[in-house]
Amino acid sequence: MCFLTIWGRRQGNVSQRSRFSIGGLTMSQLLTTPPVARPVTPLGILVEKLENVRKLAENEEVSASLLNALQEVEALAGGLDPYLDETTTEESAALANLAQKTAQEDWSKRFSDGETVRQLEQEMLSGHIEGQTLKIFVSMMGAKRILEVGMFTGYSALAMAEALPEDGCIIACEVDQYVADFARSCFDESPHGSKIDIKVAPALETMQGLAETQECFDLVFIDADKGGYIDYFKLLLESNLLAPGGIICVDNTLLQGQPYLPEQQRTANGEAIAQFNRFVADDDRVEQVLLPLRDGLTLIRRK
Ligand SMILES: C[S@@+](CC[C@H](N)C(=O)[O-])C[C@H]1O[C@@H](n2cnc3c(N)ncnc32)[C@H](O)[C@@H]1O
Repeated sequence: MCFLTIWGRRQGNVSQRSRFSIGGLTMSQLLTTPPVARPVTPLGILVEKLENVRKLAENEEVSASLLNALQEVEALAGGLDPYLDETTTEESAALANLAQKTAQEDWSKRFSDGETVRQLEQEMLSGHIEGQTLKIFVSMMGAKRILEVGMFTGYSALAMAEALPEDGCIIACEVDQYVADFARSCFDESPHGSKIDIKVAPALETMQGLAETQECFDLVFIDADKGGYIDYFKLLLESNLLAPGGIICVDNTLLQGQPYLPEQQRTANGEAIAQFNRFVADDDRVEQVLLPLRDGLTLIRRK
């Protein structure tokens, strides 16, 4: 948790030594500290809302018992993500470095300068808990061939590559040349990076090409444009891209809670995910489970 102190003021002399410290970091450290990602998961958003409600209650001077109850609820929800981080196997130095570089990049400037094809943001990166989950799936399945649909700066691709055997391979689909180059430079710093083959093109085109050449994959991770999810899913099932016994993992299937909140509150992405979830649930060819991990991770297997 961040806290802010002004050292000079704490020492009773602002002009003598006015020095900012946030979370124990000095000003020069702060200038190199990446901006904190905004909450983009149902839990993260819930925690932010609970914090706002508690502050509101403090200002309204509600009863001590109500304030106490709100603080307990906030602690229960707010402590979960940090606890998962603390108790999950630490990420590799290469993954930590990739995440830090992603957070430090000025994505708005890259887009306004025309270097990326769309507005990208650090919040797109899956991160520690999801990366470690995918890594364990790869190990459990003994997967050797993986298809990733939507790579961004490569966190999930590199996490999965770390669990692949030496002769394993990931084909990572990404439409943006800038992030593809960014990811490649991070992959080159890892002994596992050479297992990742980046295809820069719209994912559906890449997948159609792979299907035509009879490629197939043990694990597919879908994490690209939400409006394309149904097409990716249909192509995987209607071609031989998914190996017998293969698993499809689909990210953001809770999309910040939008699929189960009132329809009027949905964005286009929220609507696309609601439709995708319905489409999969109605498809008798598969069985699936939606795990409430981060922004929702659905696991699908052909029956
Ligand atoms: C949520 S990010 C992927 C995050 C990544 N899997 C990770 O774990 O860090 C989505 C990425 O999909 C890419 N993308 C969007 N539409 C695409 C398409 N039609 N084909 C290929 N990539 C696409 C975007 O450029 C973006 O980099």
